[in-house]
Amino acid sequence: MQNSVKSGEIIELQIHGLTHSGDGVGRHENLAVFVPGALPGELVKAQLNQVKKSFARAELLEICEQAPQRINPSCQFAQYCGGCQLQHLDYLEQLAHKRSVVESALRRIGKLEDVTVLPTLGMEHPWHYRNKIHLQLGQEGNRIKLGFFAEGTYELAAILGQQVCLLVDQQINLLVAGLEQLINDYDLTPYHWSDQTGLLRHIVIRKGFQTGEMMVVLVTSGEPWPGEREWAKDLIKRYPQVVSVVRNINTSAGRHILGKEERVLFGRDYIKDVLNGLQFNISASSFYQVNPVQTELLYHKTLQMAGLTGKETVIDAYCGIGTIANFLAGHAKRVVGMEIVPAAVQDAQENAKQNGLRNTEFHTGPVEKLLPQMVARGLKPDLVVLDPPRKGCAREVLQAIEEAAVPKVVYVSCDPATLARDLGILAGMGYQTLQVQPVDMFPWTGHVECVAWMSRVV
Ligand SMILES: C[S@@+](CC[C@H](N)C(=O)[O-])C[C@H]1O[C@@H](n2cnc3c(N)ncnc32)[C@H](O)[C@@H]1O
Repeated sequence: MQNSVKSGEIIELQIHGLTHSGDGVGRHENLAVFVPGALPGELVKAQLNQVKKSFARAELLEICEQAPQRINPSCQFAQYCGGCQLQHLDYLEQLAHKRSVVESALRRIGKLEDVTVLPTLGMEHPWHYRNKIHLQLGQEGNRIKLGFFAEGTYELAAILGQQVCLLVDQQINLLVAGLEQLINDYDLTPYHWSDQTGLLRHIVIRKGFQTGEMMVVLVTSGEPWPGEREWAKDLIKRYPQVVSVVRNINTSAGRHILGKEERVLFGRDYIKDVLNGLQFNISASSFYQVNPVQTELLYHKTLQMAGLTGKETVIDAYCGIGTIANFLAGHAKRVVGMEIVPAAVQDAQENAKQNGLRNTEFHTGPVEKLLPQMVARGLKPDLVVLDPPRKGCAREVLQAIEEAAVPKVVYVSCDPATLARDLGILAGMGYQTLQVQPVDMFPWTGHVECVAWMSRVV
């Protein structure tokens, strides 16, 4: 059906739903209309800014009738910076919303009707939980500023320094202000995305929550920087909690953050942290969960669902620096980790050593190659733990699980849609999903982490 709705039109809309990314949804004529910032139960005035065949997007102009679950965002940048999609929604309502996002993905995408999805595990203090910040650079007059770009642009929507990010650890926030000063003191040039000139592309700061150790990664273009080591030395002199300054060189024109070349400018090439009583080294290019409080909870749930007796052979697929492998190794006979980033595998090996574990081994490569190879050579795991990136597991990984008739699978996921897809595929291979536990790793954002437990029934 042709619709008469035009971009630019102002409409009144009853909001009846909330998408996984936090946009309110209403119906206008034959279109689903997505309105960022609107909540279910609200009557709003909105201006259509994109009209497609079956849906439209609109900008919220006015809330005519307000939902009782609406709260005032605590952050002045909430509307612009794109980092928090749910700061206008009461925290307990967010937890309920995330549970329903998971339930709906399981039903719609996985075609799984009767799976128990437990209430989302929330945080007691859901602020300043992040151990990592990824900063972009902009200019105000002659002064370089650090902050976050508005989504899809190269313009700073949130400027940090005077203001702090409410999701990030407070010491990281303090360091951001100090870094801005040091960058200006040394007249470093920001990278200009339009003509690809200039030096500094991004800055990543990481902190070990238990140790307080900090790492600063300067992602730069390939431009020469003769004073790089003096700059790093000065940074560590001003901020002794920074134990590692790394320069990563990214010469690509694309938006991805890290390049391939990396060198330590000062200190170590890793920081240390402690999770669930175990010690971990974390290198600049290794993955590490961003919310340590909720990560401990997530790993406890993983262990609980794993139900280990000490006799099992366990695969930790997509193992990163071996956090799950190290945690499960004390409860299993043997744990085999697989990971594609070589630095993370080195961290994982070192981490097992420093935790006194002798029953772990780690392999570098894509799980979709390594797991089928090991199964073809006769490996018979009792449990496979999957913790893939957002895109989920390659088909070959799930086929290898079926091939080896693995009795139990625990799936950790940061994307309910790909989790639902993969659980649906595993259901077709004879795996019943027994329980899904959402964990609120990313309060005030639309994201949710889950851990699910499957058992082979055929
Ligand atoms: C969500 S992280 C999980 C890491 C770890 N389990 C943890 O909790 O910290 C996913 C990991 O998979 C790795 N990875 C991505 N694609 C991969 C692939 N095809 N094969 C192996 N590892 C991969 C990433 O480098 C990252 O370390």
